[in-house]
Amino acid sequence: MRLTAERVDWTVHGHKLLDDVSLMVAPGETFGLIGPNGSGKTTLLRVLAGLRKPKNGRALLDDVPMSRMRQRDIAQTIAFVEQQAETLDRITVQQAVALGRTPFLSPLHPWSDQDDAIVSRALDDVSMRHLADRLWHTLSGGERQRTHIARALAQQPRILLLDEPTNHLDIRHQLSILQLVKQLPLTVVIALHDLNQAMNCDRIGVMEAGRLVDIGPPRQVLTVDRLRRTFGVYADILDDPIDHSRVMRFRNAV
Ligand SMILES: Nc1ncnc2c1ncn2[C@@H]1O[C@H](COP(=O)(O)OP(=O)(O)OP(=O)(O)O)[C@@H](O)[C@H]1O
Repeated sequence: MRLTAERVDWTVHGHKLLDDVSLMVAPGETFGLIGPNGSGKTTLLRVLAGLRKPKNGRALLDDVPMSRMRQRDIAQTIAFVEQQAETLDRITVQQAVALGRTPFLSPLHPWSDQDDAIVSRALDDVSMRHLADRLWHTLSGGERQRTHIARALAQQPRILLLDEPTNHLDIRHQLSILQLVKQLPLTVVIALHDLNQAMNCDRIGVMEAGRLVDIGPPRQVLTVDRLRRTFGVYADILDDPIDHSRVMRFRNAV
């Protein structure tokens, strides 16, 4: 499914948090959003998730403006893993993941064995099955993050939006979650601070003070000049002799 932002502005108290942002993410594409702190990545993800309705510009799913869609239809299509997700006190991991099935339940479609199977699969995908009965408030930061990702997977979305999904994860879980996300036959938009991880996206977009200043394949976008101008760091870009992938080595702040 295609996800589009068309000339989106978002202003709070006279500050433009998004300034004329246009973006089209193709079906099945993994699109990385990068940019310094406060550049507007979360704000843009919230617009793309249909949680914020811009006064100027619009977000579309395929050709349908999200402002015309029912919230339930959006929830059956898009899953969003937010950076600071709500605390779910006194519920177990299993119950937290089961919340991902909510948009599909109704009196005519009550909870079924199929929902159980989907929840089990999602727990397996993020290696959380062994903690399925643990209470949420006893989990570590990384375990909570994996539970949130499992909840999003249980939603079986066609579009997955992830806001820095790896920031609490140890290196093994960072790699396994990113590999999983890349393999899924979904349209994915993922905000990342780790620019070396962003190299694995199909395309990336660079946010700077609310504007999307560059879009393209990672090798084209992540240049020494871009790292200096947008991120304020001097870096070298090295060629890995094993697989000829690009590796950024950050030297010092400008
Ligand atoms: N409700 C609000 N009122 C005022 N300013 C806000 C509000 N929400 C966000 N901002 C500001 O908008 C800017 C963009 O915030 P946003 O969270 O989208 O950035 P980000 O790129 O995701 O940052 P980070 O990398 O730190 O997570 C920031 O300067 C933030 O302080």
